[in-house]
Amino acid sequence: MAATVIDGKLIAQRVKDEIQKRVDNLKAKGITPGLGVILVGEDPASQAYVGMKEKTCKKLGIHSEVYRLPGNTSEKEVLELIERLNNDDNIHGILVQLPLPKHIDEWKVLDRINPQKDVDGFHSINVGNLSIGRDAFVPCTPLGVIVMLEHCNIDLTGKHVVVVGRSNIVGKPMAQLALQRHATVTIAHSRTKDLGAITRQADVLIVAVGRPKMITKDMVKEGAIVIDVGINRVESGLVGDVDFDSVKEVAAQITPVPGGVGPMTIAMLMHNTVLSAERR
Ligand SMILES: Nc1nc(=O)c2c([nH]1)NC[C@@H]1CN(c3ccc(C(=O)N[C@@H](CCC(=O)O)C(=O)O)cc3)C=[N+]21
Repeated sequence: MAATVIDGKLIAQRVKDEIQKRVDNLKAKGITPGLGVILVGEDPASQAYVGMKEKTCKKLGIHSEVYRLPGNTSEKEVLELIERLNNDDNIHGILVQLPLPKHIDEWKVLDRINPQKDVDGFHSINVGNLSIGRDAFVPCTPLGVIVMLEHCNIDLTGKHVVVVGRSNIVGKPMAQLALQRHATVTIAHSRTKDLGAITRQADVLIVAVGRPKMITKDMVKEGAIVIDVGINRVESGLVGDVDFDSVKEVAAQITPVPGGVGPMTIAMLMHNTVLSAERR
């Protein structure tokens, strides 16, 4: 039996339709949600992502300001810009596009953002609050995965969720969110021995490692749900971390790349920005 393909683009559109109503409600009260985006350097992928965020803001009527700074911008200048946006009442969300050039200390920059405007959920305070189950801004990609599962009526209670990847922006917060939803959670990574033996136990397999097509059919249990967070540019185009064509033969449900988690990430950024505006 071939898997059902989860349509991330469609679910993201549904989510954005709901966000649109909230934007309209805020505007009726004289509040326009505002997002400030800081991009340092000329990395083409980063420029494309920032462009997509800008476009989505425009569509929903969210005010956006994008600061495109040259690659040699000093850390001090970035910190000063963040300070300015922290104090700007028209800006409810601040996002610093990652990765930053090597001469800039990423954590120092992220920790300068007012935690109440930290719509990426990368500030230490939000990371800490998420880990102890307190109210926090939740990173957009893992939040997008959760919302996507909810839209597919997939309840994580008691399920074995295997997260492959332990990054601070996806793997770790993903594991926290699955745990909050009462899953049994395993985190695997590049040093995991016999990865296949672990991934084959997954009821829900979430992969975020950045290695093209590394998850193959033999690593997936019959009837599993497979969520592919990877986005890899290869000669043939854009591929995920999951070997889609073989894995779809065994999985019950699977997300494609593109058109899976990516569009959900953007929708969640809009959600967090509107949430921040609603809270103020
Ligand atoms: N501070 C920060 N926050 C981020 O959220 C952040 C970041 N830095 N750095 C880079 C990653 C990457 N990311 C993506 C968002 C949407 C798609 C997306 O919508 N992709 C589409 C199309 C992709 C394409 O065609 O290029 C898809 O998968 O269908 C992809 C990648 C956000 N990131």
